[in-house]
Amino acid sequence: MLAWLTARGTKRRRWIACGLGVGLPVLVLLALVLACLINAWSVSEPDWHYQLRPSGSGHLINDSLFEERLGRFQAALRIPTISVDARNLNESALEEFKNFLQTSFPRLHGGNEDKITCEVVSNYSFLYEIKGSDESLTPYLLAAHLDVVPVEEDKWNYDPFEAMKDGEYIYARGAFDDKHAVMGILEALDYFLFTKNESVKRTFYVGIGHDEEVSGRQGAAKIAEVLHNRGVKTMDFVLDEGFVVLTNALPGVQVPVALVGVSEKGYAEVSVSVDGVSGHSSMPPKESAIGIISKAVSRLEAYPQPHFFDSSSVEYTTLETAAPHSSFLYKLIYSNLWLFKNIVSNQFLESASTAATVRTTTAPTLFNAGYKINVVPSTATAYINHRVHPKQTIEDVLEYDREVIGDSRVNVTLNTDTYIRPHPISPYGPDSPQYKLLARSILEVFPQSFVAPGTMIATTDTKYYLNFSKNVYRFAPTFLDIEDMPRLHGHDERIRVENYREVVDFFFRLMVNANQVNARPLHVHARNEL
Ligand SMILES: CCCCCCCC/C=C\CCCCCCCC(=O)N[C@@H](Cc1ccc(O)cc1)C(=O)O
Ligand SMILES: [Zn+2]
Ligand SMILES: [Zn+2]
Repeated sequence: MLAWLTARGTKRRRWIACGLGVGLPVLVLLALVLACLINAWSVSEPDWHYQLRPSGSGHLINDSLFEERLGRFQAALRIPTISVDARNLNESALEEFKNFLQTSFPRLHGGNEDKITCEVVSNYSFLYEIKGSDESLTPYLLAAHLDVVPVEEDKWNYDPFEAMKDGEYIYARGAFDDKHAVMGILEALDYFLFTKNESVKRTFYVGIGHDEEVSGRQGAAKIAEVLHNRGVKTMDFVLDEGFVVLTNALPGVQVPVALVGVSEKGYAEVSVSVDGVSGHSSMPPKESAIGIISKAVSRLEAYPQPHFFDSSSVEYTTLETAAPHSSFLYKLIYSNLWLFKNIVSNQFLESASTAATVRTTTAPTLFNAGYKINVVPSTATAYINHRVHPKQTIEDVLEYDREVIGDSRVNVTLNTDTYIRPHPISPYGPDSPQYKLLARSILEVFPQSFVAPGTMIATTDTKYYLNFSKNVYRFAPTFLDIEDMPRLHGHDERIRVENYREVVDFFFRLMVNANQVNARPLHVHARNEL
């Protein structure tokens, strides 16, 4: 009897133990699933974002003015201001563009010195100063560039300098990068100062460089110098080209995201070279210089630089911000990144554009070796263009390259004339009036979108303006579907005609809003007002 009871007791304990062993993890799992589902169900746009949304919308620019503006934009696109390299700019086109701006916007270029002055910098760049009445307000800077990259004309379906309008789009080199901003800013400025006759409280500057596509050293760099020499030390914020309003860029997000570049990746040109033995091609060495460098490059591609995605990354916030605008599956993922961050990070690595936001990229872009078919060359050099993630230093990147190549015969050398360190991260939270001003202006023109921060993956002229402000943003008010990415610096570059109207509206609204900051509080409304 006793034995039976003991056996029963043991059995029960075993059952309990087994129940606990299986049941507890199941319970924990259920609680986890429930917590994730609750997070997904309850995710909503944060109040401060919501408050920035306008209560009404509507274009300010009337149609007859818009047709004129469109005509001027097309005229700007027809001038081939191509930069090939720093010593090879199209100077006659730059001269023509200068005259074009001066005759298209006469009120901005003389006779109204009480409101606006314009200085031509390095022959072809422009610096406008719009003087405000309240010297206690810190000025801001809007930047853009008027040069464009070269074209492979035979690959285009349209003449890249005809600015053909097919009803929906205008096709031209520079339509997207970056003449829409040059013309959009100046149209908005002319309208703001002379049509609307706004009284300017806050001084602001417009800097238009002419060589951004080949370094910006004569344009933006000199504009920065002129500003510095005039005694301008601080800007409230700086806005230049960069990210845009993107569609289909984030997995699971159907709504356009207006991505604001709050930081910028660094830039490094690295040569990977070997100095070996030359010889007759009939008796080749086991390993030629070309073979050694090919292997090095192939290893650099096979073992990419580390990737970074955690709660301290800007991209983490990008996705948290996207959560309320995502499909349910992605709401679940983006509102529970603490659990799903590795899955997300791996998904980001699958596509070139999102991978570029989470790691230092490695692009072999030039390869020099050999000079005759029957001579084994003693040297070979490959050039690698790195875009450096803000979580790494340039030194980290070089060390990683050397380790991956793992061959002491290969020299890995940084071009010390051209490198740029990753930019600091500008504020992008609810406590940043400058970010909110930008977000508000974006939402006024693109109410169907949401605004999120991102790390700019290419370099911009902002590198020359970093000392003026801790609030440096990289954003252009253009729409880009991720499928259209190859048109950028590629063939058949285009902009939607209606988008150009939004471009002008955006810069106008930004000027109006920036004039009001600190002069009167931004209009905020409760959720139920909408
Ligand atoms: C989660 C986010 C997904 C991100 C998807 C990415 C979308 C990208 C969208 C828009 C990008 C628009 C970029 C326009 C600006 C390009 C600026 C540029 O090309 N800069 C040159 C400057 C340069 C550098 C070195 C030179 O020798 C010459 C010029 C660049 O190559 O960086
Ligand atoms: Zn550009
Ligand atoms: Zn460009």
